[in-house]
Amino acid sequence: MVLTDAQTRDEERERRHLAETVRLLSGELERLTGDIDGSARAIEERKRHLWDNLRDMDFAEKANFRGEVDMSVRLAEHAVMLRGRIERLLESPYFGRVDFHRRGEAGARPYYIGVHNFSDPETQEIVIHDWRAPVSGLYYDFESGEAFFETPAGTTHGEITGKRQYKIQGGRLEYMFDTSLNIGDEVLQRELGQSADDRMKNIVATIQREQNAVIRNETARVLILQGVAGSGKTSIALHRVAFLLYRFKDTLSSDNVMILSPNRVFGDYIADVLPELGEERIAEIDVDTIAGRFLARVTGYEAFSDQVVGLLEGVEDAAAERMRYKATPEFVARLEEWITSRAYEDFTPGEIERKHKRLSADWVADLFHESPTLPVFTRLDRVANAAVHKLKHEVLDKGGTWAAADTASIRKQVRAMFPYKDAFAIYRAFYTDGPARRGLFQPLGRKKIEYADVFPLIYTMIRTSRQESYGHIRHLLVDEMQDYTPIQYAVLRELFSCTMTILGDANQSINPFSSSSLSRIHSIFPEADCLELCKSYRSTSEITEFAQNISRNDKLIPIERHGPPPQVLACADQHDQRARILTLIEQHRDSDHRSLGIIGKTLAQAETLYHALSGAGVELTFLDYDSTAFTGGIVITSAHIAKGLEFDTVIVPQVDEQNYANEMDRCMLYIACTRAMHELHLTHHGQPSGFLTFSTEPRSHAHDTQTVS
Ligand SMILES: Nc1ncnc2c1ncn2[C@@H]1O[C@H](COP(=O)(O)OP(=O)(O)OP(=O)(O)O)[C@@H](O)[C@H]1O
Repeated sequence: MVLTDAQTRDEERERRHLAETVRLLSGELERLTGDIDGSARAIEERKRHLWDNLRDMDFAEKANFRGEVDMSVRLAEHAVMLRGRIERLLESPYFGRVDFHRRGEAGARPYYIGVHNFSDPETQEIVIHDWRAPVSGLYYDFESGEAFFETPAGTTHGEITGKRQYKIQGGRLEYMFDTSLNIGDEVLQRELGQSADDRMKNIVATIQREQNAVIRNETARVLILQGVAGSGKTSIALHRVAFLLYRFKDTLSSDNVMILSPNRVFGDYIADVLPELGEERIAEIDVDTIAGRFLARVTGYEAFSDQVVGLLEGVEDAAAERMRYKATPEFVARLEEWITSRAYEDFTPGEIERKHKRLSADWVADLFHESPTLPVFTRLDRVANAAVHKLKHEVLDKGGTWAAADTASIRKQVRAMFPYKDAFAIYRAFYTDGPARRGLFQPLGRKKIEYADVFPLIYTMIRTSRQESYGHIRHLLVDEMQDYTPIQYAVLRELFSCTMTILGDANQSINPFSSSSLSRIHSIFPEADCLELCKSYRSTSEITEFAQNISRNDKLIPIERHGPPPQVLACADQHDQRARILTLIEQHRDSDHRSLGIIGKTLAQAETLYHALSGAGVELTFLDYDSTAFTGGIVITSAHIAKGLEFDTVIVPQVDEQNYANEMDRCMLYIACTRAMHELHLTHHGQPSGFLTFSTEPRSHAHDTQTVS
């Protein structure tokens, strides 16, 4: 590209500005390093002094001394955190600049935007603005011309006279673009065209306007985000957490944000994003962990992953019916009614008697009905405690004795007034109550319940006795929202009384019998703000179009980025299929791409192929439900585990008509294909799956696919 004189001068100015910023940052790095070394020495000396003089010091002196050491440690830790930020900034001080002419000021001023704030230590002038600062909203939300941003003090109006994007790596300017549009296409295209790193990376430099609206929504108590595959939902949710941590730093810290994630591999996959943005990682939880907390001592239960495995092997109509029934809002309403009415209908107050002292049935009834909002077993405990207290004092006042057996007897008498021993008994009785529900509770053995009963039982436990909640959590992220049923949301509501961001994609549901649509989730959280992301960024247009033919979403807008058309390889037999996969792996090794995902329908299929491929000398990692870490390179796993992940190249084996036949298989195939960023290959022997018929039709503009035999 030939630069004009003005452009050359401009670039010169930018290089000088960068050099000056790097100089300031380096100075700050040196100062902080000096401070940290000094603090470390001082702490060491103080500790030594404490040990040497321990005997001569009194308690107060020691406490004072320890307090001082603790304080120095905290200051040093803070300096280490600041140094980390400066180091990150030195790598890439800023990625954007917006020139803004505030109304009432003489001219425009440049605002450089990076991952953190940085001020000149001497002048205190802000040299780099944090991407989350109010003024940085200009960069994401406006083209050139009239613009404004909100601050706690009010709205600032003015005009954007220029916008520029930079790619700076290792402190060196690699390229820059002027753009009047919202985060220019060139930079976005370059970013999207890159190979996938081992883990998810931040997208702070290229956040799009509609994504920014999700990130910066401060007012929603519950925000529901429906986004098509690859629309950046997960990335956006993590940037939103970083934003909320910045915006509400006095009340919110990473310790009180939690993510409900589909599995631990996913947790590891996203683990770097917040640290890259200068925030601590957040705690993760999954549905099986919640189940374990409540049910470990109550009953055995089927895990979510076991349910998925079972569903993929084939499901009986009766089991499907049970799942469907327990996935409706009506089920939550009926169960709630059942639980509430037990206290009214089944509690029979009776007289309590011990050691010739009595409490009347009326006394019991009054006390029981005094606290109608408390869970029923808590009310029974209250009655028992009050009865023990009253009778014990009467007996002791008369000079008698009172033993543990007397207390136990009273508890037993009170419990006998209610026919259910525990929440599990109440839950079981729900199904024997009327003919309509008979047969809808089918345990998997003497002491194991189906996954579909896990959350209804937990709900019954929460509503019938006091349970510890996650009270310290102030914000909950729920990923893969479509996989949770109304009863699971009811449990989440009970356990987390905090603000929430709930995100997912109705097209990527795992269980066709119990997935939740956006409107259903909205009806559970009527107060929620609902936002939608329709643009898909992950895959090339060819891959997105291919996946659209498997499961169409008319709202999806593919990003204009091109690559080779997906290939459907017809193989002669199983042996040939493996040989073709080995050839594809070879081709991948010789390409510029880094990550390769081989995604089977089931884990068992993936495992068989894993053994065959590793037997043939391929180095690859098999991810199953016990895996905790995401690795780069070649990965083999199932579609369920690959959810949320992405790879440069994806191979989907065994796409034949038997293996991919029903609706659930369609979902798995869609999920597998949408994991691919740049290349997608499918292999089969025998007839291809009916979901691929479009690819065998004559080539048309609409589906750019290569069928190779
Ligand atoms: N504004 C953006 N700038 C650069 N890359 C982006 C942007 N938005 C999304 N991406 C990229 O698109 C890919 C998909 O993002 P992400 O995994 O967050 O999407 P998702 O909606 O959660 O996907 P899925 O539901 O299919 O798992 C990632 O590689 C992400 O970096």
